[in-house]
Amino acid sequence: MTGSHAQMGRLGRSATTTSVVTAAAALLVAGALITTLQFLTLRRDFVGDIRAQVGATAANSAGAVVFDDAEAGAEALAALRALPGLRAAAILRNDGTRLSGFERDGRAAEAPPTPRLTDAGLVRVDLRELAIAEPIALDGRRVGTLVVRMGLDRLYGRVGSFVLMFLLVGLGALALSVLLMSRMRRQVHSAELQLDRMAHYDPITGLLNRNAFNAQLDARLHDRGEDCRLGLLLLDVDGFKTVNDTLGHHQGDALLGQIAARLRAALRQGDTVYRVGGDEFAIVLVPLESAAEADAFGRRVLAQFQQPFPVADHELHITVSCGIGLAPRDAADLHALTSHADTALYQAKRNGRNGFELFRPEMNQRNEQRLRLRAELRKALDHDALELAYQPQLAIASDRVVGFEALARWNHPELGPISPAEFIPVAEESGLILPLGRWVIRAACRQMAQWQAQGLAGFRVAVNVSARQLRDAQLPEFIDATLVAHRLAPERLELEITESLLLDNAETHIALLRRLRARGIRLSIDDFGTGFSSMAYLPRLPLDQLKIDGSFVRAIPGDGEAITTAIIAMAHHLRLEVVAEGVEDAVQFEYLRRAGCDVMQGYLLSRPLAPEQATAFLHRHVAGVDPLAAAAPAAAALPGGR
Ligand SMILES: Nc1nc2c(ncn2[C@@H]2O[C@@H]3COP(=O)(O)O[C@H]4[C@@H](O)[C@H](n5cnc6c(=O)[nH]c(N)nc65)O[C@@H]4COP(=O)(O)O[C@H]3[C@H]2O)c(=O)[nH]1
Repeated sequence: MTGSHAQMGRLGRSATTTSVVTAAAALLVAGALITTLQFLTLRRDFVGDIRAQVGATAANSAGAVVFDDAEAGAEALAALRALPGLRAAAILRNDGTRLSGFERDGRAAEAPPTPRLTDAGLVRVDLRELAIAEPIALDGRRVGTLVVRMGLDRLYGRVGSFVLMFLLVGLGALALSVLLMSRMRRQVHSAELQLDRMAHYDPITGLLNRNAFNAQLDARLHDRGEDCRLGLLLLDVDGFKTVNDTLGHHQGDALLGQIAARLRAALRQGDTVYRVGGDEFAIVLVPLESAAEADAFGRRVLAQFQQPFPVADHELHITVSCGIGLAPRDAADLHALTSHADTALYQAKRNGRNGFELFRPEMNQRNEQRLRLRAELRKALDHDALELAYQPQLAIASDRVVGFEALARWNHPELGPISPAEFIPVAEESGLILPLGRWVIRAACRQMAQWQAQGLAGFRVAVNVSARQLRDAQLPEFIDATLVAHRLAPERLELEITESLLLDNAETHIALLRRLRARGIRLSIDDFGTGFSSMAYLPRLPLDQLKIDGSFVRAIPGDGEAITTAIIAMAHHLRLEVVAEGVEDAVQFEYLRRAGCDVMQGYLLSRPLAPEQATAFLHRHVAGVDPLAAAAPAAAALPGGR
């Protein structure tokens, strides 16, 4: 429960107590008023009743008084004996002497002031007693007085039982209202708790959420100021989207739950873990004295991911990327610290994921460079300032050029040539890869159409397609329209897809690749051997070609030999054409030829060429010049390539 919530609870309880006390006081005042009213009413009725009876007895006593017959007087009085509470009764002559009477409490009844004949009856009521002096008259002449004293016990008895009943009902109502109020309070309290939970906790992992993260970290940094020594670790789950897409959200949630548990297990006393986004977590390390401590913690987090995660009959090998920022070393406020940890996280991802990075100030510079590059690339695309270079590919057995790989080139007017290895990742993370990718396809098709018009036909052009483009469901239609516009057969176009990118989101990609292949477009898997676990996926991919990564070719002679031989054998087994890229020398070429490699590409044959150089290369080839013998490591090739 949060502090504000505890305060709300206390306020709620004191409000309940105040309400109960107020209700009790109101009940008490109302009780006193009603009781007084009831007492007065009862007394009025009581006096009325008694007077009626006393009046009747007085009328019956007139004869006795006139004849001065004490016995007859006593008989008349006998009617009053049955009155409950009667203490004394007497018939008095006009001179005040007593004709007859009786008393029960030892006191005579002659207490009241002597009534006059005109009086309708004199009544005196004090707290304890009611006294009535009723004139006895005959023929309009007063002959005596009937005096009666009554105790008020019965009246008090009635008032008492009324008070008792009122108290019982009042207290019962009060108890009931206390009960209802506390039940309501409990319901309100649990609703408040639930709201509090929803506002501060993530329902999937049970961890505190981003709201709580922002509020708690901000408060801690703010309260402690420069003395606050803590670390902030931001963590992204690598390839989480793939799990969600392939196994479904339900399993994705289950995985997040397991990840949360492992992160909790890595915490030290004082640390807190939060889920701050879909597959993003944050850990606040308190206290944290040194970068070495942060480093040790980063390792500890990675170690939690060494064992696979059992999810829906699968054993998932999950990795994470982390960025760490330290306060006050890197920043002392929430915004700057989070931004620095995020920059470090970005760096960890760029370093190939499955790792962590501590923030360094120069990372920010790189960040700024990246942002500038992004803006410049946008401008370059708007102004059609990119170009394509074409690197020929040779069929080893026939010595024929079978195609080109089109490679993007960017020669910035101020920054000079910028390598695709630098700007393609920027395009990918900014989404610019979509317009850039379409531009590449259009430019390559336009170039092929020009060659076709010059009678240079019978070969294909391969373009690189990034994973992000494969999420564009309109890609097949776009390619169709471009091929039709340039009157090109679909087999003339080849799409190169990087193996590791493909594995990131296999199922979705496979569906799109099938749609492309069904149209006759050739598909090639690029940089083969550098991905994670391609073998299982390979037979399921609708492929025509496999490109052995240049790093294996470079390792010939040496370790590269066994690997390339194995890849070639496996590719042929799957009926795939094999291209070796990055072939730089004759030894490599000779080895690949003997190993049965189908196609080669590399500086040995040619560097990537500007369009007009590529055209000249083709003309020479058509004229029968041996491409390998004629290969001039193109000095005039477009800048920007490796
Ligand atoms: N050392 C050496 N290098 C050789 C040799 N032969 C070719 N190369 C270089 O190897 C890279 C091959 O392209 P990649 O593997 O598809 O790798 C490409 C590709 O992944 C990406 N890229 C380039 N153009 C595009 C594009 O239009 N779209 C996308 N999505 N990616 C592109 O950038 C990467 C780098 O491209 P480049 O710098 O042009 O670098 C090219 C090429 O210039 C050789 O014999 N030795």
